Amino acid sequence: MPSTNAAAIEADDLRKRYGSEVALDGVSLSIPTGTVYGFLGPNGAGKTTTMRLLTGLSRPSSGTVRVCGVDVSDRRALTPHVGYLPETPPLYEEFSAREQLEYVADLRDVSDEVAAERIERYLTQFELLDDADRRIDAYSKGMKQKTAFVQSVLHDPDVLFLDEPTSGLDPRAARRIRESILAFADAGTTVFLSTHILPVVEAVADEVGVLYEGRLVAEGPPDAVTSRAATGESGSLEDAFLAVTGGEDDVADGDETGPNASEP
Ligand SMILES: Nc1ncnc2c1ncn2[C@@H]1O[C@H](COP(=O)(O)OP(=O)(O)OP(=O)(O)O)[C@@H](O)[C@H]1O
Repeated sequence: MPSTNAAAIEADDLRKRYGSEVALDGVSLSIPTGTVYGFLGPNGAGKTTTMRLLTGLSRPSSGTVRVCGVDVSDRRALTPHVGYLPETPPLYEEFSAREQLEYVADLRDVSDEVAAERIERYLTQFELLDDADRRIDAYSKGMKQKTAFVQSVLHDPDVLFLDEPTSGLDPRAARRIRESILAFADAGTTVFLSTHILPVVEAVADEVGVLYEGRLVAEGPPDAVTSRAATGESGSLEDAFLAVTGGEDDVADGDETGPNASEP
């Protein structure tokens, strides 16, 4: 829910080449503070590339990005503002979840007292408390994903970048993440959510952007994108996605496709 007019994420004409391959071909974004922005696109469209540019992990061939007014090439200034859950989260497998979270809190300069409170609260919220002192290499994929999600929000970032946050999660765990995304948005956090799981986007996003072959081909509130595409029988975001990306083959079946998939 946008809370102010200030743009939390401002990208201007981003381009990225890998050798002769054009991965991003002039993407501009202006995402207001407090928005949950659903970033959609078929495999290879350039979503991960965009996220890496928006978080300063990779440099664009041309174009600029500011997050919370900070040029993302200034990593030191950017870090306190941004949380990032990549598709393959960085976790030390020999640590326990508690050790991992304490380590990351320390890296992010969260005080011991605040860290202890948040870690306990999130471990409880994500039902990890009973396993918090076991090594991460003994965790299931879902437990690792939940630990990684908590790690990305521990320092209470202004902008949260999530790459497929509910992938591989059972419906209960996925619901926890969706509820958490909405709670962060209510508190004013901007969430940039890349996913193939369209019901998740329909459940949480205020705005969606559809990326196709390195270009933003549709953008707006989910309803507007759906009605503008207006080709599908059900008028769903899936129909709109297919209409603007030109095919039936690119909608991945998410892991989270059960009856609860569209309920936040
Ligand atoms: N390091 C790299 N070197 C060369 N080409 C790359 C590199 N990273 C990405 N690409 C290419 O850039 C394009 C966009 O890739 P990207 O991973 O950003 O897409 P994506 O939308 O995240 O895809 P997926 O949904 O499959 O994860 C692809 O054609 C990919 O092959």
